Amino acid sequence: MTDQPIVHVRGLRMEYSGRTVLDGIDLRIERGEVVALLGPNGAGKTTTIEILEGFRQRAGGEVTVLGEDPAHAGDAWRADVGVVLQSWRDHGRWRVAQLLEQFGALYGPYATSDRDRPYRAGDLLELVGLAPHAGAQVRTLSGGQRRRLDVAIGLVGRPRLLFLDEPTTGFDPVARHEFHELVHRLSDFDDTTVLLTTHDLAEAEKIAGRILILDGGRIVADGSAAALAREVAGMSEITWREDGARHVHSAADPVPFVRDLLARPDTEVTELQVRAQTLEETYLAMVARTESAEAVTPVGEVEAA
Ligand SMILES: Nc1ncnc2c1ncn2[C@@H]1O[C@H](COP(=O)(O)OP(=O)(O)OP(=O)(O)O)[C@@H](O)[C@H]1O
Repeated sequence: MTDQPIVHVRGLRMEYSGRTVLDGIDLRIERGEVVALLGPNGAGKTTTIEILEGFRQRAGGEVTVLGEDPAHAGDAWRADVGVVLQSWRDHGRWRVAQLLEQFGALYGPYATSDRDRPYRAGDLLELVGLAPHAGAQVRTLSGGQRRRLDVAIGLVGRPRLLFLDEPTTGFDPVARHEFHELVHRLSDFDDTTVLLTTHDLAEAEKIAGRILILDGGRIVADGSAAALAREVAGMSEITWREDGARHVHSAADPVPFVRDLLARPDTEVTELQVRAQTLEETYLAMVARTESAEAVTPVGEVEAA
């Protein structure tokens, strides 16, 4: 199954009490990818990943995750999937290492020749930066430390596919940076595919090779941060200093402009900087575009009074 996508979704639909939340989603994630799912509050990100995790029944469409339909997959499949939910409060009196060992024991029977299971609790605590707290009771951890433990629990079975729902909420900048390194390590060296949701666009840009934007029940964008910026015709800003004066120029493609600038005879250009459109600017433009499309009342429908 090496050439099979890790996640393959066609026409996924979901509704709650007759209200459509996902309106035909197509999605394909290849082995080893790190993909970020973005979208406004209530867009359906958690619903989507809960369906992929097998925790929620869909209303329609085809879903294959690691070669199986999550709605009917068994324990061996579940052992391949790691999950970090948005929040859960439990096990307050347990000690950190002891909790990981307990969870880890569930995965022992699912070790394979290419996947040693579970992670040793000590190694995992080292990996997520919780080693000094191995003997602490869970209830004594700070919010960010608790979140690191959530990530460790998601990883303890050494999953092939890891779902992370807003994993870095409450992380300080150092913890956030360490977490980004961890995700890179998982995809580069541990053959782990990662799908995460986040509201932190800088984070998505930093760790995800591909960004999906979910809005109005559909995926409205799919590509690298740079590709999405090109799609909304983002402009790059070029600034430089010349003969003591500061100059600014905007261009869709900065390369020809910079080449001409530097080729000019008798000019000394210093402090040259090119700033590409950020993912935040791209995201805001894309979501605004969907919202203005939705603002049009469809023909034949009457607006509620
Ligand atoms: N169990 C449920 N019953 C009814 N409606 C639900 C349920 N779960 C989610 N919804 C609704 O479905 C929509 C999508 O919710 P979901 O939690 O998937 O969005 P999200 O993109 O993850 O949001 P956020 O960014 O706020 O976490 C929202 O309007 C929400 O109110």
